[in-house]
Amino acid sequence: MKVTVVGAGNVGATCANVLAHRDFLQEVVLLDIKEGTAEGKALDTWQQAPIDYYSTKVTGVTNDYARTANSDVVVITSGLPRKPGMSRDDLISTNANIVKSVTENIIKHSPDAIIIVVSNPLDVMTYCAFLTAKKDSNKVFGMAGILDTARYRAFLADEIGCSPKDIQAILMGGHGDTMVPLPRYTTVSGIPVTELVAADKLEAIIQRTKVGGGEIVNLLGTSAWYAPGAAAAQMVEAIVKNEKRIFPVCAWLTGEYGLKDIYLGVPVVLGKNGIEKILELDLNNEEKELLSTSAKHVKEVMDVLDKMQSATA
Ligand SMILES: NC(=O)C1=CN([C@@H]2O[C@H](COP(=O)(O)OP(=O)(O)OC[C@H]3O[C@@H](n4cnc5c(N)ncnc54)[C@H](O)[C@@H]3O)[C@@H](O)[C@H]2O)C=CC1
Ligand SMILES: O=C([O-])CC(=O)C(=O)O
Repeated sequence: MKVTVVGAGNVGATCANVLAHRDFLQEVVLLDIKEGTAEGKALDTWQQAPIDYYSTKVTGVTNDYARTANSDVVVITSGLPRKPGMSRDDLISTNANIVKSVTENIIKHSPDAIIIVVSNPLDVMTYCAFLTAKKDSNKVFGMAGILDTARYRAFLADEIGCSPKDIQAILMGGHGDTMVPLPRYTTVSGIPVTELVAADKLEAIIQRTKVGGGEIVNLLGTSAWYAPGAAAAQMVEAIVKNEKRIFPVCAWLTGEYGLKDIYLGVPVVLGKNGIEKILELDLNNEEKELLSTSAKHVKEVMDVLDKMQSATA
């Protein structure tokens, strides 16, 4: 299986580095538009191999899509990250142009690839790639839910004083401040989280999770990359190894949860065909309301993209 990561910035280079460490691929192609960046980071990752014991080779290229030909999975991380004071949605015009042109190039050389979008605003950039790629929606989806759920699980582990490994959770909705963590579907080694964390503390953790990306942007002046890069790599692994893992993924909905023609985070089964199934949870009224608010927000930004694209058509 061949995997390409487009964008050798913080998230893309981390994703390629994590993939190399997992050691289940022969080669990963890392592509960037900036001369030398992908080559340099690929070389650095290869020089780490004798220390960390892996054989996966990361090859860096500058805008040479011929080298990505026949990729099975492509991760798109190219695009601007936000700075303090910005929302993810503020990135739409710059990143839509980048995601569109990258997707066109990818499809030209790897028509059958499964595409995982990471660039922000995530739900809308995934929609942009879908419109451009003209592929089945089970093969075009976005990474956000694994990251957002990981933040939620990490905060809970701190509060409980336990290993983050033992927190299982699911989170739905758009990758923005309207995302929907689901305490009713959160357990700690099988124990309902509500038995271990007081209601006010749980609510504070949910609120912190929703703005978890912004917390890091304010600390660093740019957005996160270690957890995002690893989350994208985890999706690649589930696909390449046909693991049938259940993850929250930004998926195209065609009536699930009463929503249609929208990209939104929902639990799915990930395997060799990409999204093999969307799981429909039996949400209560409050959860449905939160999901519908999140969907409304995503739809508004999707409409902005539609208008941008019809203006340039
Ligand atoms: N979905 C999620 O959960 C997350 C999404 N992100 C998003 O991922 C994107 C990347 O973030 P970072 O890696 O931190 O940014 P970065 O600035 O470190 O890297 C972006 C890279 O994209 C490259 N690039 C720009 N235009 C390109 C093109 N046309 N073709 C190929 N490469 C191109 C740049 O040269 C740069 O190296 C941002 O949009 C950010 O908001 C970041 C974290 C989490
Ligand atoms: O916050 C950002 O801009 C980057 C991102 O999506 C995240 O880290 O969740």
